[in-house]
Amino acid sequence: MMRSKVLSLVPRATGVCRHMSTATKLTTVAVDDKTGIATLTMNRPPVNGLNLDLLRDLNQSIGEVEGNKSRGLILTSSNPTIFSAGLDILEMYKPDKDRIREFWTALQDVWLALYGSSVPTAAAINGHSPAGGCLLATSCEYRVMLPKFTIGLNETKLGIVAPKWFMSSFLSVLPRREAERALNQGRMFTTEEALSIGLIDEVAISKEQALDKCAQFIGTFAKVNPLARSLTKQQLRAVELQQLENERAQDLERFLFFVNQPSVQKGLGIYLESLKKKAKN
Ligand SMILES: CCCCCCCCCCCCC/C=C/C(=O)SCCNC(=O)CCNC(=O)[C@H](O)C(C)(C)COP(=O)(O)OP(=O)(O)OC[C@H]1O[C@@H](n2cnc3c(N)ncnc32)[C@H](O)[C@@H]1OP(=O)(O)O
Repeated sequence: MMRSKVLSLVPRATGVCRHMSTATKLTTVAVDDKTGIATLTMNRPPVNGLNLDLLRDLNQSIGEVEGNKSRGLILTSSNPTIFSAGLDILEMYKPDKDRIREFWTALQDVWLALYGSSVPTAAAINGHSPAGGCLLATSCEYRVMLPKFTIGLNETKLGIVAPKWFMSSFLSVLPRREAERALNQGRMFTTEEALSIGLIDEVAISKEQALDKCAQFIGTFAKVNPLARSLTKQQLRAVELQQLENERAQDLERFLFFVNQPSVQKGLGIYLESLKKKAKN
């Protein structure tokens, strides 16, 4: 039986209430009583764009899963065709100067929490997963994707640069040569291409099957000592995690400097327009 808990959206003590939405549920956590596995579902229409509110919710939900003795975490989306459209470009285009700091800090928090999670993690990628969506998926230990969608780090195509820690997640999954080429090209892979290159681990024909396959992956740790497994994972990921911990402030300033460049703002504006035009047609 599923014990489902919808998270309350209480601002973090350090957060600024002004920008917190809402009564909307942006993430839900459901723990399967039988397997002890938590499914964390993103639910921010229309495309699970990672804005400040969704990032804060994600961080809170990952924290809850860490705290509630779940045996693993599966990340997925309530949208039938989109896992996550990546960072909400509206947060970066003509940004409010305080909010954009909080936004980037929240993104750093989510990556540190997910990539460094002590429980086994898997992504059931039930839709498109560009850029920040791919970051979330590659921060997990295992990926199962549905056919006919796309995944990748397309930043260079948008005239922006994926930060080092985006690249770290990518490099933890792909051979360096493949990762380098894909990053430079800003390449989006179809499900089939992603499988052949190793960017995802399995293809499923439905979301249900994807969730099952993720649960099976997490089940492979059933007979492994949990402390030994989690310390091993954390040691393997320590260098990248520590690097961001050490450089958080510089990373934030680099992002602010870069995103506020007139040429970057112009590019983001054009890209947003093109997305809107496409949506209308
Ligand atoms: C020395 C250098 C040092 C550098 C240091 C680092 C500097 C750091 C720089 C910054 C780095 C930032 C890293 C960025 C990461 C990102 O994630 S950027 C976001 C990238 N995302 C995308 O490119 C995806 C864009 N969206 C799509 O391709 C499609 O929308 C979709 C996801 C495939 C879904 O398609 P479809 O179902 O057809 O929906 P649409 O009709 O296209 O969209 C519906 C509405 O949603 C809006 N929208 C879509 N994506 C976004 C988004 N990412 N942000 C904001 N809004 C989005 C779209 O405009 C539609 O809106 P409406 O017209 O209002 O309905």
